[in-house]
Amino acid sequence: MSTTYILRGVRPLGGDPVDVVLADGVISEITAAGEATVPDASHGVTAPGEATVPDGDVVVLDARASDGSGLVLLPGLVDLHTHLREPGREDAETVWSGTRAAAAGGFTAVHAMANTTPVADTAGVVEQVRRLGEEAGWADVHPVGAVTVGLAGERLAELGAMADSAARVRVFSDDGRCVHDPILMRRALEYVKAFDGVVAQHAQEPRLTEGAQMNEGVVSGEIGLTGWPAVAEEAIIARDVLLAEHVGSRLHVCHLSTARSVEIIRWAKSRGVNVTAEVTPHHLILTDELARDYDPVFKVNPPLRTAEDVEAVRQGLADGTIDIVATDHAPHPVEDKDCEWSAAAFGMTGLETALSVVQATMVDTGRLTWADVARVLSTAPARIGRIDDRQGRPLAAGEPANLVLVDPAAHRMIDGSAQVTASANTPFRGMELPGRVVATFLRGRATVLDGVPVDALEGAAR
Ligand SMILES: NC(=O)N[C@@H](CC(=O)O)C(=O)O
Ligand SMILES: [Zn+2]
Ligand SMILES: [Zn+2]
Repeated sequence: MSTTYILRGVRPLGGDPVDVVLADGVISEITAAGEATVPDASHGVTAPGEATVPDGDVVVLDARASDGSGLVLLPGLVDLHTHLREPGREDAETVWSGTRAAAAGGFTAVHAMANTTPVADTAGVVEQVRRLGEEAGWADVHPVGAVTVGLAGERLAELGAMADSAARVRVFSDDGRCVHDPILMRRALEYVKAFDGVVAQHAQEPRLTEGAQMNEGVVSGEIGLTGWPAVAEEAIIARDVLLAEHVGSRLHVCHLSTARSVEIIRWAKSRGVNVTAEVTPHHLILTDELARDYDPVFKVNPPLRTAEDVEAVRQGLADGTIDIVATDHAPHPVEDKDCEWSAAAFGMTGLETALSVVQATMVDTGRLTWADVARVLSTAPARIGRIDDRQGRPLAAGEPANLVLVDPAAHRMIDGSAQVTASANTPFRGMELPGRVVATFLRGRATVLDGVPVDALEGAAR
């Protein structure tokens, strides 16, 4: 029999306190605070900071935040853009370690990007990744299929076979590379319509970014690194929204990072183009000023931009122009990051800090409510990935218990080596961020309790 959890005095989407009962994989009951009936005498009670491993059939979680108010209950977070690195780069991350980090960050589903070795461009590879996710059990893994064979940008991959496979792929992307040939991009957009898929574009005009190391601007000029102009991103986004309009298909723009990119998406949406866009946590908070010390932990694709761009993406997320926050969690082994800037790999980890960065930049500044956070980090990405029959569901009785409990009053110092991910390239190390994931539930089973993955709690029953 599975453990029943009673969450006492939690605040759904930050609203008024209620009791929520999780049983048999679903939210079985939501009652007024203090009124949930404990169905069995054998239960343990835990207060925040006093994790006890579930030993009875019923566990009561006293869901007080560190300031005494109720913990915020959100639908389990859904990441549309995660690099899990398996197969091929298990030294950086595996499906197991990456989804465990995802659970620690409050995620119950991730979309695993296709730039693995081999590339996820066949039904065989996407089915393998899906199976590894199922075996790990930390979060649902939805493989992204490559748009072109080997990400080479020359021939379309077997999009239909991946869509029809057991992995039911709906998101296709050459992420890491741009689908820059317009005829291939057009064909991909046309092809995915047959199964309601979406092409997620890494918008980077390759000719404008040859040898580029960081954002092109004042800082790149001063420190002498080859610049990466904003227009290299904007030109591809502009082209792609026109193509998506022309063929009447669904386009998703990955990790949008410039003020004018936001303008283009705003314009496209006003025309009724079927386009969605994501911003990463790091582009919501960090700027290219951080490159001055040549620390490659800040080297990322697209590059960190200017303070004006940061303000524009925050505004775009607040007004709904940008649909979602996606982590672009990009783990790299130490040797690929602990080297000189120009030799270092692009990318930073993000699963365990995403919610805190969104709280710091958007909630604590009054620009988004917790209900908005549920939309941009759960409901909307689940909808774009077409997994909204299982994830990003309303907080209501009968719904699958994919949930995260957050303590917004907590503060924590980010320590690179104390992260759950197998890689240490967090740009937030040494920074204090608000908010802490207290517990994550995947179909009613706790994957995280008291902020710790459940297998790390002594004697944990999985
Ligand atoms: N974001 C990055 O800087 N790197 C990503 C690729 C990508 O998302 O473009 C990676 O796979 O490492
Ligand atoms: Zn990318
Ligand atoms: Zn990526």
